[in-house]
Amino acid sequence: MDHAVSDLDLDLPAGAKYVRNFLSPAEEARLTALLDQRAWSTELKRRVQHFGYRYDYRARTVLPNAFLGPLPSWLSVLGARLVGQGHFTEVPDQVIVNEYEPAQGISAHVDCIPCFEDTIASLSLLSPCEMLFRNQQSGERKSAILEPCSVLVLKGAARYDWTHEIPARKFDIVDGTKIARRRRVSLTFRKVIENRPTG
Ligand SMILES: O=C(O)CCC(=O)C(=O)O
Ligand SMILES: [Fe+2]
Repeated sequence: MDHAVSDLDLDLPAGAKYVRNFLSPAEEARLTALLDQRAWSTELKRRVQHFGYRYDYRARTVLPNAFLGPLPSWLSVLGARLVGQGHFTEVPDQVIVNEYEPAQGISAHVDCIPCFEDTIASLSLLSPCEMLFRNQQSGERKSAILEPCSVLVLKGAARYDWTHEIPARKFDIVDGTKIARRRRVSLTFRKVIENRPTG
């Protein structure tokens, strides 16, 4: 039963929202195929693709010359769906695709505050995995299993006061059961702040 667990049962920080079945399995397969037709960047341990604006990992910012062009239509329709469902007020114009093989993760971070507007939305493909949240003041921890085809929206406190991370593991514990990770691909949608500091 897809909707058996309500959001109230999820251990998410305030300002986070979990949306199941944002994509159909057919859309998931099509999106994965489109991404795999394109070149993956190997500048990090995990492979990535950038759309809209390139994020500079060394400078940890979106540099002034980073514009790559508008999002391709197959991504902008998903941006429009996020707006249509009320998650974004402005159409997202930047997407980072991350690929995680089993035992790959992403370390604890807050997405660049001067680069991106309030809302961050991560769409998951292919494999479930656990995302961990840590409150930067109190150290409190929360976590959620992100399922394929779901979207996690971070705003407000979840966006600014908590770090998020994906532990680099081969297995997650889901409802007491050890589940092997498979290849996971995520697409994170953001809106770049206009007139952002160039520093
Ligand atoms: O893979 C994810 O769901 C999260 C990715 C992420 O946190 C990021 O790109 O900033
Ligand atoms: Fe992030």
